[in-house]
Amino acid sequence: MSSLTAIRTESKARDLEEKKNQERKRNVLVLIARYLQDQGYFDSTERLQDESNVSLQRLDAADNVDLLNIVQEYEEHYDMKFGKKPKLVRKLGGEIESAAIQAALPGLKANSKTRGVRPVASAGSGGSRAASDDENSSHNAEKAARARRMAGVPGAAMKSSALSAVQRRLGARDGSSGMLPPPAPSSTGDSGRPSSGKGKSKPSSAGGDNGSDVGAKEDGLSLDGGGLGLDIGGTKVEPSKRSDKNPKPGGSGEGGEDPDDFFERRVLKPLPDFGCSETRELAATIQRDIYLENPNVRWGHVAGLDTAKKLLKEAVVMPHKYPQFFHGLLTPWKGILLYGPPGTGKTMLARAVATECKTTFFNISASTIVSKWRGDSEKLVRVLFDLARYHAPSTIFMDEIDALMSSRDGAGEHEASRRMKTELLVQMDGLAKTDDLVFVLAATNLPWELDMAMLRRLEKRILVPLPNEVAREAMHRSLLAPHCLDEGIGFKELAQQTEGYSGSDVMLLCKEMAMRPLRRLLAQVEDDAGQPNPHAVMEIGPITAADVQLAQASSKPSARLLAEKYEKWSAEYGEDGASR
Ligand SMILES: Nc1ncnc2c1ncn2[C@@H]1O[C@H](COP(=O)(O)OP(=O)(O)OP(=O)(O)O)[C@@H](O)[C@H]1O
Repeated sequence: MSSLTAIRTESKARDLEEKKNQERKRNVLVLIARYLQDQGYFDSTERLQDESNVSLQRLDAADNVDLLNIVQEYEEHYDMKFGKKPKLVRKLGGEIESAAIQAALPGLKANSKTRGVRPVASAGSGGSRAASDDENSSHNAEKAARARRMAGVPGAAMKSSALSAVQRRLGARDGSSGMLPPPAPSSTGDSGRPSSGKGKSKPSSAGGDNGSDVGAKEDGLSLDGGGLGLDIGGTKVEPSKRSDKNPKPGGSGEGGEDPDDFFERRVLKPLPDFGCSETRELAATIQRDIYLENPNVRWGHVAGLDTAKKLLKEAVVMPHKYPQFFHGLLTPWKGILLYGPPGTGKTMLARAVATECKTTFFNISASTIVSKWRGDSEKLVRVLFDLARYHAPSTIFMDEIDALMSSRDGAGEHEASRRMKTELLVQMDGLAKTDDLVFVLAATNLPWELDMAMLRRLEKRILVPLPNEVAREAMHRSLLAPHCLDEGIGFKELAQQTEGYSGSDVMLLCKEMAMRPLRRLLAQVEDDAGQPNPHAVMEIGPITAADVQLAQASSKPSARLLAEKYEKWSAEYGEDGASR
């Protein structure tokens, strides 16, 4: 008798536990649905409600409860208990995992579509929910197994972590659990991180004390053998082992994704509901120009230009760090113009802003805004500023702004272009009158062509001049650091010999110097018929004084003659001509 009671009690306890579990699962789904809805992931919310049969019409998160709070409280609790932050999300790595996921997703996505799988039982069938949950997990396991097969990975070879990663990703893509941000916009012209070819060779003795870290990495000045398997400056470079740590934006899909990049990629809020599909399309166009990846240009990578850096920090970085100081008369600058000869680092400075400030960075070029459809450019400008406010704090970088905002006096100017310019001015005015954390950074080589009204709205106008001797020396040092130089070649002399060169000229000159020893090597690697030379010594020799001379003779400072014109304009309209 007593054993029957015990059995009943046990069974009751089990039922109760099961009920609690079901309640927990349902609550998690409600909280996720609420979170997605609040963040504006409307399609995902709908899909989740549809698949899970949880409806925010009938159940909602209790007052003052949301997922972020819960996560925060869990973190604090964990920290108090164990003295460290909990690890809630982990990076996925390994070729097997990503290959399996990449290979599996398209097929599986199509598959689940055709089958129209609804993982959770329909309304009112509470009793069948557990069964349906089981069905769901076995369904996921089946998907994962298929992922494995499609990726051609033998079951035993696939790590269990990879399996669960696939499961989790599949669940997220299907909307059945977890969440992924909206798909990252595809690659746009210049909007990504610059390629970072890393010179793999040992530092030369001459450049050993490389005090500056000027952006050799950003320059794509990678002379690491280009897949030839060469020994450059002492380090063997195997083509198959080369890894591009800085893939082009949007290149996540093809060629394998660096998990670090994926992890660091900015998660954007989904587009707001603009009400009409036309505006939504325009917004999607603009959104593609937002930097999702860190361009990885630090202030220290930009040689010289101290005044420009100081003002940019004051305008964008400090107001975010210390907002308490920036109000009233001290509201942050809303518009800055960088002007100066070509190749002096204006775009680099903008990238440094994007790297160093955690604002949403819109990299806008004239081609984004200028539309062949009349009226669209004007709307694009409006949507751009709306989006910037929506994603605030934001920085709108307009490169070559003269192409957008040249003077409006031209008699032959089209009405649509005029309206676009007026809209840009109106939007800039709007910024000045509000506390919106949106900042416009513009750059041009032709400041004298800018519309005067625009110039007035770009409150700070900073000359980005040709680099002075100290900056040129730092650039030479940094760019040539991975290469061997013959004794007697001094960076100071190299800097003195390049008076009038822009930063980009110096970069090209250094590249030419470094190419010369490589050319000598290449000439003996193969014979004229393209047959490899077995006796070739696969080592790049040092840069000689003759290489330097010949490279200098073949390079020309491109902007020397323009310098005076900028100084003159600067004296009239600029902020400070002493920004070298
Ligand atoms: N101050 C600098 N420090 C380090 N590198 C520089 C500097 N200025 C220019 N460079 C080099 O020149 C390249 C071109 O610079 P950048 O694109 O920033 O010039 P820019 O002023 O925007 O030119 P443009 O006006 O033609 O667009 C950079 O990628 C970098 O390699």
